[in-house]
Amino acid sequence: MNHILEVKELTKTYGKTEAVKDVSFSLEPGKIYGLLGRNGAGKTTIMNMITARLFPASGDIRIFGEDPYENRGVLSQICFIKESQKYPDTFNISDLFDICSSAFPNWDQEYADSLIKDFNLPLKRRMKKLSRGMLSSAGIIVGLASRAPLTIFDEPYLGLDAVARNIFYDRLIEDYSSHPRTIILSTHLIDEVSKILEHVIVIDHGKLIMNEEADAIRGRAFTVVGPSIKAAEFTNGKNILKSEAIGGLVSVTVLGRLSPTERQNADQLGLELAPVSLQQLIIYLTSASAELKEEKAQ
Ligand SMILES: Nc1ncnc2c1ncn2[C@@H]1O[C@H](COP(=O)(O)OP(=O)(O)OP(=O)(O)O)[C@@H](O)[C@H]1O
Repeated sequence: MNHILEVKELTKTYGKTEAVKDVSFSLEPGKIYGLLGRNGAGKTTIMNMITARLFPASGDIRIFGEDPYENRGVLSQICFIKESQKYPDTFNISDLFDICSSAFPNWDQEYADSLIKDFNLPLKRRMKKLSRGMLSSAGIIVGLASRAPLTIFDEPYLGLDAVARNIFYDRLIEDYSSHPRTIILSTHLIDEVSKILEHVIVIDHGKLIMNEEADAIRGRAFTVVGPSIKAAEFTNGKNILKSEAIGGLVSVTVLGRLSPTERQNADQLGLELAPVSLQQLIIYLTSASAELKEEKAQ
């Protein structure tokens, strides 16, 4: 398998904070990845190391088989759209696009122009006079029109309303279908992006806790709702993520797949089964590990 990016045993510390701990993963060409996790999990630190903005304390990064540090050939193939990108005060969007057209070998000006219309952006207004949402739209346009073989969006839609976010998802999918490349999307809006992600990487407290195809994750957990005695009988011995009382019933979320026989059993016990969304699963997994940490510390 030819990998676009290979990260091996990556570690980064800031003073006493271990921001990234022994993280290894690889990315295939032509796939949309979600890099997910809670605030402070270490995602931005990883993205900064991948894009050669930050040196790891230890570990190895290969992009297109090469070391990315001070490697112009490799870095021109990467477009990194950051949450709060700073621009020179005198810049307007036309200036930004001029720079992009020389920085990115695959830059498509016609496509950028059409996106400007979609996002309703004023070309000549200075960047410092743009609203927060407009700045996010500008970043998204750069990310899409760069057509970089490795495009990274780190929380790209601060201040963007739901309509603009939907335009982003639609254009991303359309353009990705006609120009496949590797895309990393890091966001807290997991439910919104879960349909477009093909592979999910979850970081928690600096460690990689999930690295799986999105299809494989769907169905990895389920919720069972019903009378508490029946639910307890059904979930006995299973890996319970969360249990809560609702009215006279109980709702138990379980990590694991259900066999057809188990589905039948649940039905016979009068229990209702429901799938768990990717966002919900990640919330359960990351808060479960936080609880475990707290227990160990006590
Ligand atoms: N420059 C820095 N100096 C010291 N500590 C830092 C620095 N940058 C990040 N950290 C710490 O490293 C850890 C990981 O931060 P990072 O920004 O990578 O997380 P994140 O997953 O991107 O979070 P968020 O989703 O909130 O952006 C956090 O504990 C953070 O406080």
